[in-house]
Amino acid sequence: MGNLILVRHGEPGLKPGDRLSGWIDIPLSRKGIEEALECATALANIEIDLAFASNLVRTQETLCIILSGQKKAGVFVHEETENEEGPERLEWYSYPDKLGKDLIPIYTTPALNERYYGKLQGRKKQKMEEKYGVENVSRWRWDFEPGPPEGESLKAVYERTVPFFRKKVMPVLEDGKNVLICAHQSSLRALVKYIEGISDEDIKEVRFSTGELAIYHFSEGKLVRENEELGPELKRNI
Ligand SMILES: O=C(O)[C@@H](CO)OP(=O)(O)O
Repeated sequence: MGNLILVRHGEPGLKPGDRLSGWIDIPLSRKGIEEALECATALANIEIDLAFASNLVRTQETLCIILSGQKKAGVFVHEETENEEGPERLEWYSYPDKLGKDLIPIYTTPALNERYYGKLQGRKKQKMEEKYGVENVSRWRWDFEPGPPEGESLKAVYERTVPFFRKKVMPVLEDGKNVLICAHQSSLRALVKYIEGISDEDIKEVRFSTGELAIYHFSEGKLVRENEELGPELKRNI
């Protein structure tokens, strides 16, 4: 059985504490790049066989920086077109079965995207607290449900992230591959809720700081967290 490494992207240009980025596509800040480089060093001795990122550039940039610390190079995979009746099926070299053994296939998916923040998307957290109240903004950000007005709850993120994880990631872990997933605050909290069996109530306390790693190995058929336990004592996120 393989190891699973989860990592939240490095700090984006719009600091998570200032604005709620959601699906707004923001590159990493200098600090975010430094955080990704620290992750590359921390993971240099773990051979990564496969990697996943969201469709947002902050996770893809983080992932590429982390993989720069590996012996093998990461290559973005372009899956075969679903539409067999298309005018022609182009044979991309980056089809997973074509990639050489000395490359790390990187899959991107919207299933791992940060939540859509609806009316709060891209807005200053403080302004939203003034408008809707600190309590409401906190509940929308950290509770399992409800989510922000016209946005996704953590439950909604869970319902798109976990099925992807079970279908695309678990089989390769069970096949002995080491997998790295670079995602976002909400999509990682959804995955940790599923992997660690955390209740709808207790998930409120689980947070990932930018550049934070969660490393799991299999024990008696279950994924067990290796580094510090996630939970209330975790660094409070800004
Ligand atoms: O969208 C955001 O602002 C933050 C916090 O929710 O998420 P992430 O930085 O992990 O994408």
